[in-house]
Amino acid sequence: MSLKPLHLPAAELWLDPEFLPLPAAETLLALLTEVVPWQQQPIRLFGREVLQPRLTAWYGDAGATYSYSGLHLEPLPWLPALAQVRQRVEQATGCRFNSVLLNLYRSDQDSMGYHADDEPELGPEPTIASLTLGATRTFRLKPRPAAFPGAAPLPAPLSIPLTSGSLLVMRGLTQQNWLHALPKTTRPVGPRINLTFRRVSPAKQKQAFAIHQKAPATKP
Ligand SMILES: O=C(O)CCC(=O)C(=O)O
Ligand SMILES: [Fe+2]
Repeated sequence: MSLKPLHLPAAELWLDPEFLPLPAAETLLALLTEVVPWQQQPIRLFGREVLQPRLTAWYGDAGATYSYSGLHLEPLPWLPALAQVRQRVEQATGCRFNSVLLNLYRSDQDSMGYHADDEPELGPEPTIASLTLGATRTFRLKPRPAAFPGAAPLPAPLSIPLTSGSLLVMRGLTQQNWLHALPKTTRPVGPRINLTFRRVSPAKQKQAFAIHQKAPATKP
């Protein structure tokens, strides 16, 4: 299979539902569950310190630090299995990535609230490639009203079921014009690991650090 475009106004989205064959996705899920030093990070949300409703880890090239929600993450060195998938993702997208954020949603109660991946160190039109392993969860996108001034109605939200082995690519103006989330589910589901490959620009990190000291971006 290959990446196919999804139609969303003022955005650029691509999906390959069968990027990794299921057995490969299962093997990688089991390996990462076991070897990654998963952490539940505290974040500041509306002035209060709370724990993120999921576990995370940050891997990347040396120096690819990432700041969000008041956190400053130093990358762990690439695991061979992660370096291997990075290469496949780079081949499929034609983009280079120097880091990957891993999210582990332990159950239906783990989630990520609406946000945009618009941290300054990612640059103005970041390409973010998101690989799903394990349980199917619904990925939602909704328009940022400020991005569609005078539009009545606003473009419709979009829900995409992300199945094990699928690769979703967001690029261009997607982060500027849309928010995305991974809500809790009402039905019980098993664990899901999501890998979002990113390119952190070293030149923008200093500026990013200064901005985050003042007003941390939130990834709820
Ligand atoms: O788990 C997902 O599919 C979304 C993850 C996400 O949006 C992020 O890590 O910024
Ligand atoms: Fe995101």
